[in-house]
Amino acid sequence: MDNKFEIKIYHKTEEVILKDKINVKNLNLYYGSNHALKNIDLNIKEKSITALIGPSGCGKSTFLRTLNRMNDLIPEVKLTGTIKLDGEDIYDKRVNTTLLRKKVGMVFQQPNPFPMSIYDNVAYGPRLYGIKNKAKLDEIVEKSLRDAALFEEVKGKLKKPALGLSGGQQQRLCIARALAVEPEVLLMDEPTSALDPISTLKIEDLMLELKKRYTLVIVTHNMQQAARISDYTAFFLMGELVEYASTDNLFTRPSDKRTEDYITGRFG
Ligand SMILES: Nc1ncnc2c1ncn2[C@@H]1O[C@H](COP(=O)(O)OP(=O)(O)OP(=O)(O)O)[C@@H](O)[C@H]1O
Repeated sequence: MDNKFEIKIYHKTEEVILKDKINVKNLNLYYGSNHALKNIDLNIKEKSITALIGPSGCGKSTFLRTLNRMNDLIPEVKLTGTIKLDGEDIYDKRVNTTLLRKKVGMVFQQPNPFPMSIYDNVAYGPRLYGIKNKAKLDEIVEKSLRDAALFEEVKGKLKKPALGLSGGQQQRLCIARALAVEPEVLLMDEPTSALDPISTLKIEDLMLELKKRYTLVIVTHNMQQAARISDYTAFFLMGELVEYASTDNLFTRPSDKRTEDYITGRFG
């Protein structure tokens, strides 16, 4: 599919110097004897969108989950190397993973609202972190829903079950839920792959809005999506990071033959 080289690229972060938000150094991850991530070095820029692409099983989701220690929950995982968030090692023994995951939020492929009201879904995190004041919670819920571009659609039915929303609305609700605890980084694992094209575009527009304030890292199987919205792209293959570059460069002037083969559809 040679036309992938002609994808129009727009909405990019203007040429400004962005600071590193996350520094990954010599990262290796093993599931038992399966060496799933191999010597990964990658610096993720703040207030931008970094897309992780690559064929199925290459380690994209595994890598994403290392960024807020979600892999800690999986038995038999061994990890070496360092990941620093704002210069601090997130794998240091003293790190409180609950606070880490507050800072580094996550949105999954399947929208997964809790079986409770729209309001309670968004208020869940703030309540967990001790906010009880009703007026304060109301304010957080409204702001988070507005920031997730959902408020106008749900403002008359905040007490209705979240599971009554459409798939696209549920995904925006999950984004609102993630935003409600004021994260700095949002990890998104194929956030639009279960959605129709219109809902997908809404979420993509939302991501472009969110990157003004947050650092976004997304896993996507959709190369057009990576090219449309991301500023940086990392191409993984069999647990290795083959190439990392600005999205424009990676899609128009890949420096590695394997990247070129992948983005032109020759494998994967
Ligand atoms: N929970 C797990 N336990 C054991 N092995 C796992 C686990 N999750 C992933 N793996 C293995 O790690 C490797 C990388 O998988 P991962 O899901 O990270 O790839 P991916 O690029 O995200 O794939 P996909 O695009 O299909 O989601 C694969 O060999 C996979 O089988």
